Amino acid sequence: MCFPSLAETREMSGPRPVVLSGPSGAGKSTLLKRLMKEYEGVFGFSVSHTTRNPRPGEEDGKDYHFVTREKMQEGIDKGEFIENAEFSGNMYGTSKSSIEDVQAQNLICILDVDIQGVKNIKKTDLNPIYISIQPPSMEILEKRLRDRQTESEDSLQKRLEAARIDMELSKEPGVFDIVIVNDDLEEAYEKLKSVLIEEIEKVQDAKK
Ligand SMILES: Nc1ncnc2c1ncn2[C@@H]1O[C@H](COP(=O)(O)OP(=O)(O)OP(=O)(O)O)[C@@H](O)[C@H]1O
Ligand SMILES: Nc1nc2c(ncn2[C@@H]2O[C@H](COP(=O)(O)O)[C@@H](O)[C@H]2O)c(=O)[nH]1
Repeated sequence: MCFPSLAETREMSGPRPVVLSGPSGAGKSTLLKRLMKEYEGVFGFSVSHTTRNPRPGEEDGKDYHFVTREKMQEGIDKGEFIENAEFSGNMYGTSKSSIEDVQAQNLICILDVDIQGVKNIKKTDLNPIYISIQPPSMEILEKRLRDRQTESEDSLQKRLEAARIDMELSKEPGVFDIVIVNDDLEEAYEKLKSVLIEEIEKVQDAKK
């Protein structure tokens, strides 16, 4: 009997997923939206579930699956999530089907999760590339979050508290494959692209 090599097995299982993490307001969505626009048909976003309310312009099923706590807990109890966490007073989680939907299309699956999500995904066999997007400083982060005008004062303070923990943990060796400081947006975007270009080209080549 002939078994595939490890390299062949990886090839068969499609491109490596990407986990994007970092404090709320660091610029993950901004970078991600740009990446998905430039490389249309290469990336697929893993749509998380959350119990928070939608922001103006956010679409159910596209940005998040907006659900009640009861519905979310039901899914967790049934084993439908690969990870879930409480963040800033709300529940968030990645369902197995949100990843499978993207991987079935042979796209690079992108997950946008907090640091608890990173730790929990490390316990699975997903084997993603782990990228942390960090703000240049707490002061700049606070300004970005305030300027975004999406948070109440209470939510903002909770997010800043979580950011302090996130910024410390991101310095620990081995947690992330790369930490990108999003100061100048252009520079951060170019760095992000350079980290992902190998996987991007694999998907583009497979389409030829
Ligand atoms: N390099 C940058 N310079 C200045 N402003 C930026 C930069 N990157 C992002 N921003 C702005 O900062 C705010 C926060 O960015 P964004 O919403 O992308 O953060 P996020 O990490 O996705 O946050 P969350 O985790 O809460 O979704 C946005 O208003 C965005 O326009
Ligand atoms: N552990 C998880 N964290 C998630 C998930 N989806 C998003 N997030 C993180 O939550 C915060 C806040 O997001 P916001 O959209 O309310 O600003 C941010 O750090 C996201 O990365 C998830 O499925 N699991």
